[in-house]
Amino acid sequence: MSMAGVRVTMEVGIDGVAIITICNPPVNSLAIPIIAGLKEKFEEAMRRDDVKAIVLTGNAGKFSGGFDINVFQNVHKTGNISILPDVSIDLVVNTIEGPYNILNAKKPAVAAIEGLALGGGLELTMGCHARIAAPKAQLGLPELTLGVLPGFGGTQRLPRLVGLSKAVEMMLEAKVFKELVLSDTSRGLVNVFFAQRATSKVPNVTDIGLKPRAVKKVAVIGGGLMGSGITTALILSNIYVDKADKAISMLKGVLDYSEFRDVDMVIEAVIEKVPLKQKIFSEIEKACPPHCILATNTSTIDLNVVGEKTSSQDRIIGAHFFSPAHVMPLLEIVRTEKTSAQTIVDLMTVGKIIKKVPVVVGNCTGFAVNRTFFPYTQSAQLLVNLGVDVFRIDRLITSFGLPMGPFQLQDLAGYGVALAVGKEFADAFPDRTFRSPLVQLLVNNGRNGKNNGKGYYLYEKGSKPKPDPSVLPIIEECRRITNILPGGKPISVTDQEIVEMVLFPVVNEACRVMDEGVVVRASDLDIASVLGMSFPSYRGGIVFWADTVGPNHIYTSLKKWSELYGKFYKPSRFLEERATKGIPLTPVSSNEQAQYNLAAASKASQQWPNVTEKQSLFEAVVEGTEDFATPLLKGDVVVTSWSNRNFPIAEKPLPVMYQELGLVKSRDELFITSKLWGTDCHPQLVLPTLQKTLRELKLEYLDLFLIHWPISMKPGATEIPPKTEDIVPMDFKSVWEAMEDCPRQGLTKSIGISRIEPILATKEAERLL
Ligand SMILES: C[C@H](O)CC(=O)SCCNC(=O)CCNC(=O)[C@H](O)C(C)(C)COP(=O)(O)OP(=O)(O)OC[C@H]1O[C@@H](n2cnc3c(N)ncnc32)[C@H](O)[C@@H]1OP(=O)(O)O
Repeated sequence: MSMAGVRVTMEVGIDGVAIITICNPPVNSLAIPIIAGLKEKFEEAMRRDDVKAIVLTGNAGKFSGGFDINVFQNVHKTGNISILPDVSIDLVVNTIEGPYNILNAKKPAVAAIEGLALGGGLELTMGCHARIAAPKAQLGLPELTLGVLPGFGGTQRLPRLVGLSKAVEMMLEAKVFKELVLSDTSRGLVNVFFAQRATSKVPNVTDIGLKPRAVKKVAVIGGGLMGSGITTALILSNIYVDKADKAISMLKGVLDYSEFRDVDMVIEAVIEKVPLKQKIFSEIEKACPPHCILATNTSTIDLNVVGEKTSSQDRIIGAHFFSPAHVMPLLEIVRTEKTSAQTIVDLMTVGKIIKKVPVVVGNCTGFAVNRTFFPYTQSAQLLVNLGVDVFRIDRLITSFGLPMGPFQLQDLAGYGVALAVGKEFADAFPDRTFRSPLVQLLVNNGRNGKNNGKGYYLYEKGSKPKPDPSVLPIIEECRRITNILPGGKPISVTDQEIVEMVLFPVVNEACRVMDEGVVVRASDLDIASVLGMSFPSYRGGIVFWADTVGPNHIYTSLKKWSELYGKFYKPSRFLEERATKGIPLTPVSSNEQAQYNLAAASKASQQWPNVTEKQSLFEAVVEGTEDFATPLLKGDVVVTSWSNRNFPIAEKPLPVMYQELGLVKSRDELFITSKLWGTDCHPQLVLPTLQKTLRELKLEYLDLFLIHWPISMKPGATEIPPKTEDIVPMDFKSVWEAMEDCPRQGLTKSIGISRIEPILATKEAERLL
């Protein structure tokens, strides 16, 4: 994050009007330097005789998106609330209420509002004498969705405009504001805010300069519930959709594909049958243009299997919508190792157009969301077989904050789904599947959930679902079959234990999903759990919540239950590792990781008087070196730089900067790597490039010097992936010999090649290697 461009400017016209402008892209949020800048400019305007009136506005068509939410996040991480309230009181008291108080001043202040004026932004406008808004301006106090009340006096400003005055109340409110910011609710909601935005950033996909291609026409195959829901979502966003009735005939295998000639994307949403899907994909591969994206809405089947009969694996992708598809906001985008970055970018873009939150995940049974949540129903079933009442479980999960408990959810989704999906997971993860015959018994007894009005609950038109006591004998029968009641008696568990026994196995599976790299980052599971499973957003998402509860408590509980009730509860390796080392589950990476460390370091070192100052120094370090990751398990700080970036020569040696940040004690704790960019990947440039890097970073040696990609490029080429015309034949042998020379000269401890895989996909690489 750069501090460049963050400023408040003031221009005074010959007419005596001072125009004060907030500049802080992208939304002109009220960051701390902005608040300081506003104060300074207002004071100057009040003082200066040539200023007769003030216009307050925001740069680039937006007034302000409100207080800088990053500050909330920093408060949550550091626990240092002093960053916050003084600022808000300060702004209101000194700028608006103080000696240079706008409202008391003789100089009129007018807010000129265009675009956004949200939260603290709107409150600022309320501090002015008058407000003028352009059409379509968006005004609001959305901070409640972050778990805080307006903190800049907004709740009094209005009453005050009608005659109430209010230092005391303001202090009171500032206190409430402070308390709220520190509340778990605010922590959770702020996490969800950032988690949602982070999903747009997929390494090696969204950061390699690809432009989304226009997707104008989409064909949906499959006229069932999902197909129609997806069609509705597309039509609502004005995307041309090929008619769904085709899809119905498709099921009969008589589809005329002639209209597929100009579609940009096909979304298949037929029943979950492998041969049918394979047939459809091999046919549409022939019928559609070569750029067409071939997407499937499967919720369980391996994408490699779906695309097995085609030779277009790079265009095959999962578009997993959640039912009902035109309502649920999550779009799980599933990629295989072969799906091209362009295909992913295009589907993400379509997802955004149809107002979904796309989360990109890897290919495995159940993908990220269903996989993470399959133990949810499983554990509920296990508990019932251990003697716990179904309705008690549902009640407790509902009071935890989910809209309904696992049994009501099963009623709603239909037992067919429960049986089919259950089998899928049982096959994939036999070690942690509990096979309960309950759903089958319900079906045998003529129950089919909400579909026929009879499940665990009774469904009558116009009234809420009612627990059905006549289901109890069926449950008894089920318990007789499984026969797992310890000592023949129902287990005795507290309410809290029940919630934990249902949700901790979910956390455990989330750990495996993270460990296997199915998700890019932990917060993707947070947003997916909130938007796909309706996990309460004020709890921040499943992983965030788990970190609040504490990995160690989760681990020891699961361990205890696995000894008592079997391996279904067995803690995963990842959980065990984190819990025993006392590390949170959220493996915050690169910059986030660095901020996390900074927070931890600032907590540890009380000498730091001013976190924000350290923060900016820290940001400079991060920016200068581009990437920063701390593998928590090793405790090393890894710094990576690229040879093609022109870094300003560091003021101080890099290790010294890190030492000053309190992140390391000595050079040994740093693991510094640098990558040889393609333009430097020529035998005669290797050594000078390394020397230049060492000079810039003021280092004596690197720990690892890497060829970034085994590819040579023409001078000046920066595009990723490289353009064909920028690639020149590489003399790999000589480059490697030059690399080998570097450790001999003591300039690096070791050498290597960092990124082979994206290049392997290109024809040029095949030729060159
Ligand atoms: C003291 C006061 O009483 C308390 C407050 O003012 S609390 C803050 C109140 N303001 C809000 O809640 C607004 C939150 N923001 C939003 O609703 C939306 O971001 C928006 C309507 C402003 C813009 O939406 P949209 O155009 O879709 O862009 P969106 O992707 O959400 O945001 C763009 C970038 O701005 C950032 N951003 C948006 N609002 C921000 C804010 N208030 N502070 C810091 N960053 C913000 C986002 O994190 C995102 O960053 P990224 O590109 O690095 O991921």
